[in-house]
Amino acid sequence: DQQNAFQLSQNNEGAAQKQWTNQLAVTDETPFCKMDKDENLGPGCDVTIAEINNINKKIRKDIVSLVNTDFFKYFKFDPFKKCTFWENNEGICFSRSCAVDVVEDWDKLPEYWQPEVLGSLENDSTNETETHHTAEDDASFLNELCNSKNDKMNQLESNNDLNYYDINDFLNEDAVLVDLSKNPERFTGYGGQEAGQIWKSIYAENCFSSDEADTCLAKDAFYRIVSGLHASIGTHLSNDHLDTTTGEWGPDLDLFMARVGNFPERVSNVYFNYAIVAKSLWKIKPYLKELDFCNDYDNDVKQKIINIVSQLDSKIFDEDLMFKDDYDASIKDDFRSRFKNVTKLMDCVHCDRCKMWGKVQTTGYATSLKILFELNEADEESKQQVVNRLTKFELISLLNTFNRLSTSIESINNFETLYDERVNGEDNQGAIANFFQNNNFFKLIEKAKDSFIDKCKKLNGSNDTSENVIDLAVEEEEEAEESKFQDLKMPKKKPQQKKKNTTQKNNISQDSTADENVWARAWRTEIHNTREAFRFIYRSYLDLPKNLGNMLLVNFNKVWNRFVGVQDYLNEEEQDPSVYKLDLH
Ligand SMILES: Cc1cc2nc3c(=O)[nH]c(=O)nc-3n(C[C@H](O)[C@H](O)[C@H](O)COP(=O)(O)OP(=O)(O)OC[C@H]3O[C@@H](n4cnc5c(N)ncnc54)[C@H](O)[C@@H]3O)c2cc1C
Repeated sequence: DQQNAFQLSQNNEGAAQKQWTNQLAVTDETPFCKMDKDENLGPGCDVTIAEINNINKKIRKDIVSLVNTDFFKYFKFDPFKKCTFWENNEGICFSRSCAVDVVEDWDKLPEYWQPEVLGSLENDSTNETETHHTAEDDASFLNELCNSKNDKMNQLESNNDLNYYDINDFLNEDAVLVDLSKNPERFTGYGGQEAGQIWKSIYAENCFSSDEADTCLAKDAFYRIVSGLHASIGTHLSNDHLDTTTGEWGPDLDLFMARVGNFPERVSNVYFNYAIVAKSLWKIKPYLKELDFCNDYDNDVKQKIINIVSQLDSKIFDEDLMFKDDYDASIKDDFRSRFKNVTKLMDCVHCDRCKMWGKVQTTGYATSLKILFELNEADEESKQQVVNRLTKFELISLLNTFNRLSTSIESINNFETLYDERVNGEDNQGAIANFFQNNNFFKLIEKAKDSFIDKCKKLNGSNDTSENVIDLAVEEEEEAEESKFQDLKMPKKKPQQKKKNTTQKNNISQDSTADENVWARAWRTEIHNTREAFRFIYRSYLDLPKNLGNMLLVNFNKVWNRFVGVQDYLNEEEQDPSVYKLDLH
């Protein structure tokens, strides 16, 4: 079903892109404007888009600064790992921006990232280089960093089953350490058949062996995670896109619309992923608080983590809806091994930078899933198995993935503003109010939610009574929504008058009456313009001394700077003399 959805979405995409271009050029009607920020995100998530936007605003500063700390900005991955899914994986990315600058200058790294420190574990592989450290070395980042005594280091193999990614990724001899902050995720030029094939294979992993009702939520969640990752990448590459004509990097609204904005389900999936990762962080909140970074390490890191997790709420995602009984255990195994394949598929990506961010994020999601589905707080053994054994790379990828999603959400909101400016340009001022009033953009989310319920229904048969999967009430609601959203198109352009200052508002409302004498209106306009011209001359005389004073000060500052030998810090172009702004009609 998900495969069909993917195929269908591919078929529709060309048409949608074409439609989008035409729509923007000709009319302001587009599906981008139909989301409701106050609707819940979908089954399992008792949170709205608006609430997530709010949370994100609160944590944004801390998460950005957290991932730029020395501890969180380094990631280890093996760019040379063989793709095990098909032969002849020789695709080449021609773009310079595909390249990753790996850390070669080890001397400049902080001490705790030096190979010998990384290797200094209690298993006594102290004088080994980083490439030789063993699986156990990574089993607890606390031990590595702080040389604290960990009495029991269980065999990592026993933990293997609980992992949703391939732990060997971090143990490979060829793995390199990369500074993520120096290799931002952005447009790389990677695409075409190679990238398409990888996405196709990723979605193909969502073919669970059973089509029973119980697999429904699992399938949906799997699909949403993958699609949310895909949409998040699409958002980043549109937000940090190279304009090849000007050579400048910046947001490309058309590209965002074509890849993400025009597909409400995709936007919704980014929010869904945010909810998943946020919930996993919430779940390990008590343990995160106890993280004992080395004393010589930046104490702020712990405070930042605490600030972030304290903004999160348990209701954001209910992982208990999935995998409830013994039968579900086998679905969970299936889910785990399929997600592991997704992480392994990253080895087939040809563009190194894409591969690296792909690894970071798939490992981040894998860690989230492990925390959500394998950690039972009531069971001491599962705590030992999951939390006590979190590796530093899991923690790094988890928080970097959260930051990727947080950035996506910020970008989506920025794109909303850009979109609004474009569509509701000068000649459509009235639509702006309408747009915000209805939160139109986010009403599309609602439709996305419906589509999941649809899929569940198809899988389950329409008579399914499972309360957690489909509620009959939802069906009625759905029909009601159907008619409710029929009108959710961007409002047609209405002839609007230009924005004017309050003193003129009364005149204007009189001006706009249909039967007004055109000569009277012209007369009033002339009077207004003449008054404006006089006001301009008068204000110019008033402002002259101030402007001359400023000019003198700036020039004196320049001469002084030259005299004392410092660089000019005042930008002449930014000097803004006081000038009265004319309001001519
Ligand atoms: C792991 C990975 C990481 C990447 N990282 C980067 C990067 O950092 N920078 C960069 O510039 N490029 C990156 N790419 C490439 C990028 O994702 C696109 O593949 C590329 O830009 C070509 O896009 P496209 O429009 O041809 O369709 P693709 O994005 O390749 O998508 C293929 C098809 O999937 C369907 N689809 C698209 N999005 C979704 C969605 N969210 N949910 C469901 N279905 C969807 C559509 O039908 C589409 O035609 C990466 C690719 C991969 C596989």
